[in-house]
Amino acid sequence: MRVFLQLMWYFKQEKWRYLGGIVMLAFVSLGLLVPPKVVGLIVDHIEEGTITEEILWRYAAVLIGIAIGIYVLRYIWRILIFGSAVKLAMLLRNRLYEHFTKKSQEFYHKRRVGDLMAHSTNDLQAIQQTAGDGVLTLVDSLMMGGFTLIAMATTISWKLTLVSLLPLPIMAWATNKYGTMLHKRFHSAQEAFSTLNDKVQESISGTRVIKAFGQERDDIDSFSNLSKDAVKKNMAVARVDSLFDPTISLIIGFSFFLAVGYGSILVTQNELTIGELVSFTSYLGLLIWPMLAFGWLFNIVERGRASYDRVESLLAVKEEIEDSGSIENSPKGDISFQLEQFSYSTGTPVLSDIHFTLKRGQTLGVVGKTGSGKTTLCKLLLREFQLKSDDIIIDDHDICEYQLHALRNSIGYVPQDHFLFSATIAENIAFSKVESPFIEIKEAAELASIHKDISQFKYGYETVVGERGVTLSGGQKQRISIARALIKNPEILILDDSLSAVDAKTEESILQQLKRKRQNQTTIITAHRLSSIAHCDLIIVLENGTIVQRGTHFSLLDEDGWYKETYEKQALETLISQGGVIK
Ligand SMILES: Nc1ncnc2c1ncn2[C@@H]1O[C@H](COP(=O)(O)OP(=O)(O)OP(=O)(O)O)[C@@H](O)[C@H]1O
Repeated sequence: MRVFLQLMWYFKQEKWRYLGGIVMLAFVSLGLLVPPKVVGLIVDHIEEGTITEEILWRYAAVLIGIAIGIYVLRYIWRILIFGSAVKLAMLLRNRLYEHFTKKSQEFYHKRRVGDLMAHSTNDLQAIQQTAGDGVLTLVDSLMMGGFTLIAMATTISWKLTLVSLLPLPIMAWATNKYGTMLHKRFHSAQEAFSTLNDKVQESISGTRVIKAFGQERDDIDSFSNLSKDAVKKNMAVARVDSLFDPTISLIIGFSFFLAVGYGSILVTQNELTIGELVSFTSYLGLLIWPMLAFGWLFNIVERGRASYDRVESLLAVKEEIEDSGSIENSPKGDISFQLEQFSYSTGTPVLSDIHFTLKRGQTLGVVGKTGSGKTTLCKLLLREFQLKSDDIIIDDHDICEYQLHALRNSIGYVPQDHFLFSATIAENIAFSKVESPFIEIKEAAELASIHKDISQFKYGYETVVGERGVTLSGGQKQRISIARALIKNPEILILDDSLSAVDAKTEESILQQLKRKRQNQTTIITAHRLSSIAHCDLIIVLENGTIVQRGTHFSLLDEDGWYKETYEKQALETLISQGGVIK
């Protein structure tokens, strides 16, 4: 029952709705006590030969009145209690979603998407059930059960009541035991559902790779294994679940046996009328629901507790990035990197001894072997990871002094693994400036050299991009991502290997336009192809996370090292691809 305490904050928040619902439930429970009593009275009238048409109509009117009253009250409590439960699920869903949007990349590297989705669906459903059906079964089983017992003991016979309840402790023991078993099993069933969810999500996202490698059979087999595992764990839940009803029915049957047996003795001893015995057994019938509800209650709350614990532990994950900066104004582009060392959570240093300054309006080129730390350097500027103070200074202020929103507002980032939303091309480009007029969208597309391609599509800028942009070529997606960053006209533009999928001519055209347009703004370009960064004011060459060479294109060509070697190699490759002959 701990989950009710855990949810107390919400019950307090919605106290009037819950109290209203509980009061209605109480009236329904009281109303339900009337028919058995009326039936008993009618039986006694029949037995005594005093029944008249008028008496019959009077009782019928009472029963009809009670039925209508119960109908209305049931309708209202359902809206009050179940409505509040739906609201709780919505509240937690929004809270989770907000939590997800604030989480850093590190969080998403550690968590599986399917698991997060399971939290937002299955777990919330179980919590909603606790706040709805759980409250109903708790209140109803206590009130309905309590009122019925009081009616049995006070209006009929306390002795018969006590005897009939003898089997109840067995029920309490059994439901408690089943509840504990259920909690563990349900936890593991939810985990299995998360894993299954994750598998579906990953397989659908990676369907092209699966097909390209002919791995459909293996994929189906691995899904089927996970599915079997989920079924196995849910069956384990169902096995305990299925014990509740038969156990309770058995105990109720035993109670009936005792009631009828001992009740008959009392009738023969004239301590009870036949009508009272009929009323008593009807009351016992009314106890079936509270007892079953009590069993279900364990079931519901154990599921709710397991799910609430899972959601709570997720919500308790602290922000890795402190957003405690006070500067609200977005910075301009004077950047000074004074980074001694940076490592991911794995602990191995990924960047060391990175020192350089960049004046507003300058362009920085970052090159180096794959895995040398280029993307990490860009991500640090976006504060995707926690930094030490004075690691990066922008406009004379430590990067951490800026509010995250203000900092990121200054930056236009085109990541290596570009992502397009399932929306039109225009909406994708105007993502960060939703209200942009068409002329600005077109201008950004022209700057990114994608306008011509878009114009050739049947629906132009209104072409809907499939999920993850599957209907576009890699180069087109890349250029739409560039246009999306450019429409912001950001103070700092970061192109992280963002020209890799365009041909040399398009690359040249984009770079020329950027040079012309961004004379007073800072640009950082990371690349494998040196032609992308040859025009930069400063080029740094990274190797194993440290700067091994720095200078301009021409100064670097004058010294022996990775830059000169790579440049010559790439020049040769270009020559060969253009049909040149090596002698
Ligand atoms: N989230 C992460 N957690 C742990 N290690 C990471 C993470 N991201 C990158 N790394 C490691 O950091 C190092 C630098 O990676 P990074 O992506 O910055 O290199 P890069 O120069 O951009 O590579 P590429 O040219 O292939 O894009 C690599 O060894 C990589 O394995």
